Amino acid sequence: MRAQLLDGRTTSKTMLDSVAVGAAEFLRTRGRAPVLATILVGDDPASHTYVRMKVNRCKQVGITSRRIDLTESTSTGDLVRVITELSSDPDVDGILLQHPVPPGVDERAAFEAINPAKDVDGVTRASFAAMAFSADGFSSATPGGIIALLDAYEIPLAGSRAVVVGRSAILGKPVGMLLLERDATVTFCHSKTGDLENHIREADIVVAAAGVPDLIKGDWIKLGAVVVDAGYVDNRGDVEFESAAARSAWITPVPGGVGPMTIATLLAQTLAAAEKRTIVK
Ligand SMILES: Nc1nc(=O)c2c([nH]1)NC[C@@H]1CN(c3ccc(C(=O)N[C@@H](CCC(=O)O)C(=O)O)cc3)C=[N+]21
Repeated sequence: MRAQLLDGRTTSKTMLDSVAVGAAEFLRTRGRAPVLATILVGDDPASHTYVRMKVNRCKQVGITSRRIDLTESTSTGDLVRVITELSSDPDVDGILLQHPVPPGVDERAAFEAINPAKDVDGVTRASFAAMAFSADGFSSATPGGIIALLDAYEIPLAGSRAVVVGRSAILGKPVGMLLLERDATVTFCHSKTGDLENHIREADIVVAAAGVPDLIKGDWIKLGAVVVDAGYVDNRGDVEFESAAARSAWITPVPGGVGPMTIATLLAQTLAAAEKRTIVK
C-alpha cells in the first residue's frame, strides 16, 4: 500500500470532543442538554445497529436522544404525524429519520415533514437547496462528513476532477453539490453509466456511494488520486481496498472512514441547531 489513510475515527473524535465542550456549555447556559429525536421504522437489523450507534454517541457527548421506534406496518400518514409533532415540539432540537423506511411508506413525504431548522441530517429539499446555493442550512450527514474529512487532511478540491458514483437524494447528489460548491469539476455516475471504468480512470477524487461492494476495481484508480468510500453494505465498501490503496495517494478505510464522520456531523449539527433555536437566559 502506498496511500495514506483518511482516518475518520481520529478526525471524528476531534469533532466530537468539541461537540462535547459545546453541549456542556449549552447545558450550563440553557439549563438543558441539546435533544436529538431518532425515528426508526420497521425492524431492519442494520438500521437498528446504526441508530443504536447514533444514540450511544449522543450519550457520550452530552446530547439527549429521544428514540422513537415504529412498527413495520406504520402508514405514511402516521409517520408524517409523528414527525410533524416533533417539528413543532419546543423541546426537540434535531430530527433524524433513519433511511430506508419500509417499502409502503413515502419516505420523501416523511422527510419533508421535518422542520428545516431541525433537519440536522440534511434530508429535506430545503437543506438540499442550502447545499446547492451555499446558503444557511444543514448538510446531509454523510456528504458533510466527507467534506469535513477531506478538509481535515487539506485535500485540495478546487479545479479537481471529482467523480461521484451514486445519485441518491441523501448521499450521491448532495455530495456532488458540495464538491461543486468547492469548485471541483463534478461528474455523476450511476447504474445506467455505460463506461464507469473510463470515468474513474480520469478522476482526481472518487466518491463511491453506490452501495455495491467492490464495484470499483483498484486498478481503475488514477495514480495519486483520492478515494472516498461511502459504501456501507454489511460494512463493506464500494471500492476494492488493497488494490486501490496501491495506486491512490489518500484513501478511506471501511470501517473507520466515512461512517464515523457521518455520526460526528449529525451530532455537530444537532448542537448547532440547538444553539440557533434557543436564546441564552
Ligand atoms: N437518514 C439517514 N441518515 C444517515 O446518515 C444514514 C441513514 N439514514 N441510513 C443508513 C446510513 C448508514 N449510516 C452509517 C453511519 C455510521 C456508520 C459507522 O460509523 N460505521 C462504522 C462501523 C461500525 C461497526 O463496526 O459496525 C465505521 O464505518 O467505522 C455506518 C453507516 C448512516 N446512514
